[in-house]
Amino acid sequence: MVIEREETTLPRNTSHVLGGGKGSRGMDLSECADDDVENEENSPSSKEAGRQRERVDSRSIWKTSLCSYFRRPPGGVCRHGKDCRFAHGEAELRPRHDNSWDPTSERAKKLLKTNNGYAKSVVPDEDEDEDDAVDLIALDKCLIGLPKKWASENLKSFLGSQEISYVTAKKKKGMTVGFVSFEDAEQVKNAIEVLRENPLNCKQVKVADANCGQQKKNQMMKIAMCTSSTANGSILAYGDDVTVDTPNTEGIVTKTKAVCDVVTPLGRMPYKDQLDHKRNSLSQTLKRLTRNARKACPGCVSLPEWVLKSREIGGLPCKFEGILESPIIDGYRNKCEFSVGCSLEGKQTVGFMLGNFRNGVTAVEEPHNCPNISRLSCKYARLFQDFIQSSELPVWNRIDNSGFWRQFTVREGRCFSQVAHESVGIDIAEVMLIVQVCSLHYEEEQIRREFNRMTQALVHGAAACSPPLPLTTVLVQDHRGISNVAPANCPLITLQLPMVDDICGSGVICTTEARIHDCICNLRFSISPTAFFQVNTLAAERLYSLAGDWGDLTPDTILFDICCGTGTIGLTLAHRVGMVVGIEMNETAVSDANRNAEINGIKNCRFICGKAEDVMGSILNEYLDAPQHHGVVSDDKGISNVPNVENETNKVFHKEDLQDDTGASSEVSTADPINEMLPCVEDNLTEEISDSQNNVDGDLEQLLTVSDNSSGITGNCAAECIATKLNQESRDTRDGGCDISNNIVNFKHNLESFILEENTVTNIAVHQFKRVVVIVDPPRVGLHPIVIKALRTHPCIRRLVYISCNPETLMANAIELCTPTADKTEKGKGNIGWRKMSNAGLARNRVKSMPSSEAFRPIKAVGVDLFPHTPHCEMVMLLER
Ligand SMILES: C[S@@+](CC[C@H](N)C(=O)[O-])C[C@H]1O[C@@H](n2cnc3c(N)ncnc32)[C@H](O)[C@@H]1O
Repeated sequence: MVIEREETTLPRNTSHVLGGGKGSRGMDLSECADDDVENEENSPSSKEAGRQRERVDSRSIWKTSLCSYFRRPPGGVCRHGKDCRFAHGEAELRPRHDNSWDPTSERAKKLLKTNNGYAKSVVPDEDEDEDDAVDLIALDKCLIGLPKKWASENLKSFLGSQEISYVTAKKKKGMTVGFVSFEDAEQVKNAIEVLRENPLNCKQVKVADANCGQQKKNQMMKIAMCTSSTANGSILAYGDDVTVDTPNTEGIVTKTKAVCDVVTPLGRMPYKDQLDHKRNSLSQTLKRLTRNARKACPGCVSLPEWVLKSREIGGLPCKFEGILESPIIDGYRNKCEFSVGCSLEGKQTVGFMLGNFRNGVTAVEEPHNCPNISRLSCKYARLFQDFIQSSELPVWNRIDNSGFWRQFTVREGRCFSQVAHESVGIDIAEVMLIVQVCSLHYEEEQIRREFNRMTQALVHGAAACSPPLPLTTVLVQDHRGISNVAPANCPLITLQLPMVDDICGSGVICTTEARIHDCICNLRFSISPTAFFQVNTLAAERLYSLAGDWGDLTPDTILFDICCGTGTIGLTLAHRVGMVVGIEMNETAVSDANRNAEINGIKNCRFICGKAEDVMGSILNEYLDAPQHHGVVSDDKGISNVPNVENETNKVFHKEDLQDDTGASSEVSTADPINEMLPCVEDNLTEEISDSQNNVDGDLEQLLTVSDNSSGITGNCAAECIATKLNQESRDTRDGGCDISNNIVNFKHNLESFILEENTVTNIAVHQFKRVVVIVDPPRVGLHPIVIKALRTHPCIRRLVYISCNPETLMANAIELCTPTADKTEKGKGNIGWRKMSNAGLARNRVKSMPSSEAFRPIKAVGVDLFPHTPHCEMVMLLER
């Protein structure tokens, strides 16, 4: 009997095993199965063999799984022979380092039957980490690697076709994961084996534990560990260390990863070590820029100087200035999006998911030990959790997309007096709560009742805290889609809050406008519920001023702020430049940006709504290529869009229009048009308008009020605009010989739209700007190739500051911006195989079709730590040419 032989032979070989390290015992056991070993033990060849075995033993996965040729009788022939790392038969098989056996082996089956070894019965795929181990006792599994287009029916018929028995099978379209529950361990084992043997469309379908938050207490649980992949993989090691083994009441080992280690995997390192870790990771990413640029550089072009010099600085593409640390390390997040779901114990919970849905993990645990979350946010999460536990409506179930309560977001705001303290968590002035629900299938009346109960619970709970928690607004977002991220146009409803006497001494909580405020660089920012705002305000302040310093900004600079959000970068740097042009695709954020300009009295910024890839070319053309002036047109929401070539506003500033009366030449003005035109306007006003003064006054007054309230234009500026338009209008009227009052309707229309156009910035002659600086701050996916091409091929752009929350995509974009091009462009590979290409590979491919243009040079790079305790880090890189 195999097991008996192991037991008797183990002590005999222990001495030679010890040097072999972790997991080497099994190797000895299998070797001892061979009777000849004992006789040959002292021969030189056997010593050498022993040494070799020891070396082999250090590979902990050696012979711990059966080779597939030997797994199913009758045994086959493996071409790897003795070198095969899998066991050729039961006799060669070793236990794994956790003492479990390959579950497809006879001894594992036997152990399972006698029910002695269930806590150790795990089935890792040979090629996988121990973290992917599957628990045979837990019967809820997820299958990973299914076709996205499959629904539950497809999964069921696939399982049927493979003769895999199961109890239930569920699959959402659009996901690669399906959920299957089995009746017993035998069914699980069979499914694992069959799926391992029969790849689906040449791809292995993996089986993992589905941690759905509903496991029975007496089941062993093992989380398919969510590990962050980093350059050197050290985070995985940290993750491993913190996995806890908790015996439950039945004495069975429960293996879970703490939520704080999922959300903040670096949280257990001293902050200094975290920074070292990030510095190392950023430096590896930077080196890949050099390597890829070298690879992508066309053969007919010499390597750029920065690539050649990189050898002197360890392969870095430029000077790497390390990492700026965050001024605040704990509780820094001003926005927390909590999931709502069931914990591992089946309790309705508000917190964070223990892993990734794609890996079958849907259990949610409370956020209290996550060091990046403020105490205030944790308190609100607990208040909301207490409420949903008593709610008539169910929490969201991610597997079958049912339920009501989905997500709970806490956004914190500060006012000026609190900024100086640098102590987030106690100085929060405003709190916005956003509750995401799915109202489908629920009665309106019931929903209303629950919302009332919810606001009562939140308001009274906040008031009962010591000190009372601020609460500014509560919103509900009704999101009926499958994905966790609600679309931008998903409706938001502001809820009326009940009055509470003792909150903040005011006696009343009112339903204020749904926005939150924060301060950066002495400016106040008003932020809509869904607009982006950096989550670590104090560190963001450092980031923005660094970007400004690297931009080397001067009053004769025009600054393009690409992906500007609520205007933070452009507005905080506006005082250092002549003009800021911001581009942002989120309409609400653009409105916020305009509003923020107004709140802070900043007049030299213009924010344009559109996807950068759609508008970039025309905007560069308008500001950098147009010979004289640029014009602006607006949509009916007051949001500037890319101008038409022939737009109304341009006409206003043509000198010929102004000088008609004096008979002067019709050349186009190149100076500040508003200043130039004012004297003419005044003259014309007195001369032409006096007769209609009374009528016009009333209308103007009304329009001024409208303009002031709706478009945010300042009184003086509005007056200037009106006067200008009036001047033109009156001239037109006079020339046409009509009564001015007949034109007033038309005039009002033009005036209103003009005021909207002039929302923030007056038209400025572009040629005043000698320098062009671009700051980009794209989302994680990086810049669109069209934007990269526009920046790269515009010769006026000499300086580019790239801010990135994902150094990986920065590196890829920098390959395209910094690799020299050949005179003749090659045809790129097109889209063939792009799915399998890395970001860098795609970038190298695109370089081939980049039009011939001067490449940028990386000048310097630095990390700015906006996300302590997590592996994430902002990176800033300066590019010049
Ligand atoms: C990382 S945020 C930066 C925002 C802003 N610079 C800040 O620091 O507050 C990226 C912004 O880019 C916007 N965005 C994403 N894709 C875009 C695109 N294709 N064109 C323009 N803006 C985009 C997002 O809406 C978001 O506001």
